Amino acid sequence: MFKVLISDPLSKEGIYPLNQANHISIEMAIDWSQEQLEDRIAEYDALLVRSQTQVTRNLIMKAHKLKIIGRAGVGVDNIDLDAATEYGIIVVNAPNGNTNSAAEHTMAMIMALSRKIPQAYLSLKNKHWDRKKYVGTELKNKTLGIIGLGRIGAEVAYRAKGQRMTIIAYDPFLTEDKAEKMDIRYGTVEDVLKDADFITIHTPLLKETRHLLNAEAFKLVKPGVQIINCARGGIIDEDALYQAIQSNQVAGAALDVFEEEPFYNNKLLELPEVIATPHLGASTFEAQESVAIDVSEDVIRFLAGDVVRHPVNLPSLSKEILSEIEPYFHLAEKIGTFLIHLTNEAVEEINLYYSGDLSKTKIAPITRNAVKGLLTRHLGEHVNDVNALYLAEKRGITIHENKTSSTKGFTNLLNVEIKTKLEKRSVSGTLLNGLGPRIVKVDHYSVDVTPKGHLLVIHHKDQPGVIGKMGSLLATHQINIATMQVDRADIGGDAIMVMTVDRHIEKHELSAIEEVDEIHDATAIDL
Ligand SMILES: NC(=O)c1ccc[n+]([C@@H]2O[C@H](COP(=O)([O-])OP(=O)(O)OC[C@H]3O[C@@H](n4cnc5c(N)ncnc54)[C@H](O)[C@@H]3O)[C@@H](O)[C@H]2O)c1
Ligand SMILES: O=C(O)[C@H](O)COP(=O)(O)O
Repeated sequence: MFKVLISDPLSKEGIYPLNQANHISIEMAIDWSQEQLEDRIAEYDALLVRSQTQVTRNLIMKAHKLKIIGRAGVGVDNIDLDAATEYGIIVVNAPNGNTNSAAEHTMAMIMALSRKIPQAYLSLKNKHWDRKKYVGTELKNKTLGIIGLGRIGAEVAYRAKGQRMTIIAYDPFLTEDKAEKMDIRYGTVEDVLKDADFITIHTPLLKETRHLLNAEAFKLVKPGVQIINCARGGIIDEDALYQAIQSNQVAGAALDVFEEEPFYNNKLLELPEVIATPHLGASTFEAQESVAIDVSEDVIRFLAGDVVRHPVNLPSLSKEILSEIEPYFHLAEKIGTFLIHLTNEAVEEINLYYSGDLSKTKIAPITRNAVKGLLTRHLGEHVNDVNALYLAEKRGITIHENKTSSTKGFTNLLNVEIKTKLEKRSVSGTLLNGLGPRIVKVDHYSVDVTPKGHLLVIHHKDQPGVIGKMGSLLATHQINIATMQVDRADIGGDAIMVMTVDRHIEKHELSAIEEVDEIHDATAIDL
């Protein structure tokens, strides 16, 4: 039974899939303090949050069983992603479910701001009939500057065109071509700041976007500009915005998000030019149901050992690419496990050579699995494809991926090579159509081994009688040989034997094998 903890309010209908899964139990922690969370987090396999729960490194370090963190929404700035990756915890989010809701909220804010609706409403509530004070600005023929033209930014552009606004946008991934197709003007951040009558922000909160709108930026804007932020607090420097409004450089602002949330006192709200909502961009029934379904389904998939749809700390793959490369994950991991048993030295470099069909596909996830296989022998079961590359990098191991055209007669071939201070070892494998994975080369020796079960790898001198000696020695230890492959460099030179045997071979049995004169070394590998 897997235990899932939900620490922010999620839609009841949205978590229905989790409720229905019979191997999953759910516990609610909506009112728990951070201390309570830290005290109890070790009991849970999955944690589901929105933007309120702070998933800090401290919390993650205490989450000994945690396998997955699901964010029912887009922004993951409340989750310490580095710590999650380091501890092998996958983070998934729901990037599409609240796009429409956030775009509609942004439009509502632009309109409320331009027509001073909240201020006029408040005045009426206070029994004033004041028409002069609340003269607004039309949107038609005004320029809307969009910073961040991703999912929400693009939806806002589409809607603002319906209001007959001209759009200018900046996004590092926006090209002039794409802008032309969307019928919007392509500009730099400076262009947006200088030319827009309204500026709306739709970027994530990152190191590069923190205080993107600061005192310097407000010096560049058109006097009288109006600012909208339904993305993340922290993208706007709130002190600078306060000053810019006080000096009339900025005419007004509509804010859904703040540098500190939740808050009960923010000096920006003392300004009549500022209208605000308490982070409601995603708060519609439709969006909440949709994001909760998306993360619930990913959690169920992950706990069942299936591939998730919206990973944040792993590259996401389309269904088509995944079905093409998934069979290689197993092969890559087995090659890694086989290879690491061939050395007792510290690995300094890993080189992966992808050829044949493999040279035409996405290789990064396959590399993760090979590295996972390589690291698990010494680092244990906590290595997974989330943290494999991170753990390798932390240990100073460099990884190089190469695509080559030489297929050596195979339709697909993965060759993994490790370098230590003293040696270079390598193992190659292929996926045989209908027959599954095969190890086909160990260093320069050709073999044909199914990477499964208990293997015995022996380096020996190519001499009559060695194979016989091995057979009888294993028989005296009651070790049955299932398959055997032999190859040699030259007649009478160095040779290799790779056997599949019916049980794990103990250390003292390996020592007995190594006492045979012609045997250089013997290695047991359990795959
Ligand atoms: N208020 C809410 O309740 C609410 C709801 C949903 C999303 N959000 C927030 O809205 C923001 C956008 O969400 P989205 O789903 O559109 O994300 P998205 O990833 O689809 O789009 C973000 C865009 O920002 C761009 N970007 C990154 N750095 C930039 C920079 N320095 N300058 C300009 N553009 C930059 C990216 O290239 C990307 O196109 C996020 O911060 C998200 O957390 C808020
Ligand atoms: O990033 C998001 O998805 C939004 O900010 C929504 O946050 P919420 O789930 O806390 O409403």
